[in-house]
Amino acid sequence: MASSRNLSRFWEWGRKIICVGRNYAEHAKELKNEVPTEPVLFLKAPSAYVREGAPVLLPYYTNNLHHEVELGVVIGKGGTNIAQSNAMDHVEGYALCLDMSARDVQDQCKKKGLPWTLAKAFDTSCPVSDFIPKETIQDPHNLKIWLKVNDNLRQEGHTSSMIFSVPFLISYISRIITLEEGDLILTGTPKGVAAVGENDEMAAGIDNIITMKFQIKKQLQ
Ligand SMILES: O=C([O-])CC(=O)C(=O)O
Ligand SMILES: [Mg+2]
Repeated sequence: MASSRNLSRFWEWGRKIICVGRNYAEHAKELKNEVPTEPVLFLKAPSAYVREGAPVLLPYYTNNLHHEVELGVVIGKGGTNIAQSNAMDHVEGYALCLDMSARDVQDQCKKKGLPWTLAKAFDTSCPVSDFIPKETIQDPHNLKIWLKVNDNLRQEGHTSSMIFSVPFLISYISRIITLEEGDLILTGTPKGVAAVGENDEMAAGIDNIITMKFQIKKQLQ
């Protein structure tokens, strides 16, 4: 399915990061947003990727950086107008991802009707785990995802609670934005998002499949 380039290091491809927002009703409600009837989409820049061993940076312009743990879907075969019925053929694998969000900045953007770029797309706003081959996960809608900060459980959700399924999202997105090999789709966060500060340690995992850890550091100016 994949080309000669190795998708197991998908973050090195520099491809699109397409994020789905409000895909868990309980999270939409905790931020006082309506539960959507159509997916909410936004993008992160490919420079947002960060891998274990490097810190997640606290942007200088926020006082409320939130964690959002999410299941990521790595696209293996690109396409436009992909039918839901064969959408899973376009999946190469998965990754555990964080959608780091400057919540105070996002709140301001919402009030002013401005895009979320500063809140969501900054450098290190997309920590990712190792690549998880497709065969490892029988059903992407049957996974528990969790996140702890300094060993305290903050988020624990089940992907069965997604409003829009992975095949639906692939099909929906591909009618708007051509999907390419190496693209990553972030499928939204369950409830429990909250703030992190300098030197906090975030640990996250999917069932007994994968775990990862990241430390928060101040951005140097
Ligand atoms: O900022 C938000 O609440 C939207 C979002 O990314 C999510 O639901 O995962
Ligand atoms: Mg999110």
